[in-house]
Amino acid sequence: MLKLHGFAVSNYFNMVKLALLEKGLPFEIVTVHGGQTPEFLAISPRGKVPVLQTEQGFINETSAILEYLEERGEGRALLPSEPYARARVRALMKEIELYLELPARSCYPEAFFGGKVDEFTKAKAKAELLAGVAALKRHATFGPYVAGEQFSLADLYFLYSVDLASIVAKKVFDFDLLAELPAAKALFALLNQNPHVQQIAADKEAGMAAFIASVKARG
Ligand SMILES: N[C@@H](CCC(=O)N[C@@H](CS)C(=O)NCC(=O)O)C(=O)O
Repeated sequence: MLKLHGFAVSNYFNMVKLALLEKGLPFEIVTVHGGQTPEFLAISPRGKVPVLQTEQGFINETSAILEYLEERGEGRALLPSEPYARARVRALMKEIELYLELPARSCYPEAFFGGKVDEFTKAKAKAELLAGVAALKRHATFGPYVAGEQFSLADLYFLYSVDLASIVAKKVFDFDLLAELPAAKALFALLNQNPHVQQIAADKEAGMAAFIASVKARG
């Protein structure tokens, strides 16, 4: 059976978990917070989660795992069948990750962990978030899903990246990232009605204390 290594607070882990749940594939969870031990680096070269354990071996990097699950062809498809439409979903995934998730992540210490981020990093992150959300507004359809009528891999990136980017914008910069994107707010409301999304949110809540303890232990 497939085993998903990671932890319930990780947004990338939750993208893969939601894909597995939406596809209806059986899987087990192996809770691990990532890290630089030789044992973990042997299955995840940069020490990050998620990692998917398959019959053949381990796969790291969320987008590679999601593509692998699509190519297995089991369960509900989360990419359109037509090549141009598939490419558009992939572009949206990448845009959300590069231009929203990663700039927001540079401010996570201040937004979530009581730390301080230097002014240069913050100014860069703010400019990137504004450009990233403008790109999302130009490219996404929100009809009602990110890429159109069908729930797709782009919605996984949206759900578990843009939520955190919005919190960073509010807490660190005091602005509403989605102020000019009411359709994105409507999509969050829609996605949050999904029982799998609700289950993942409950699991995240339950795993929060252990995660905070692991962050403090690492210093
Ligand atoms: N590029 C990676 C990023 C994954 C990532 O940033 N994972 C975080 C958790 S959300 C992690 O493993 N952090 C633990 C660490 O860096 O030690 C992917 O797409 O899977």
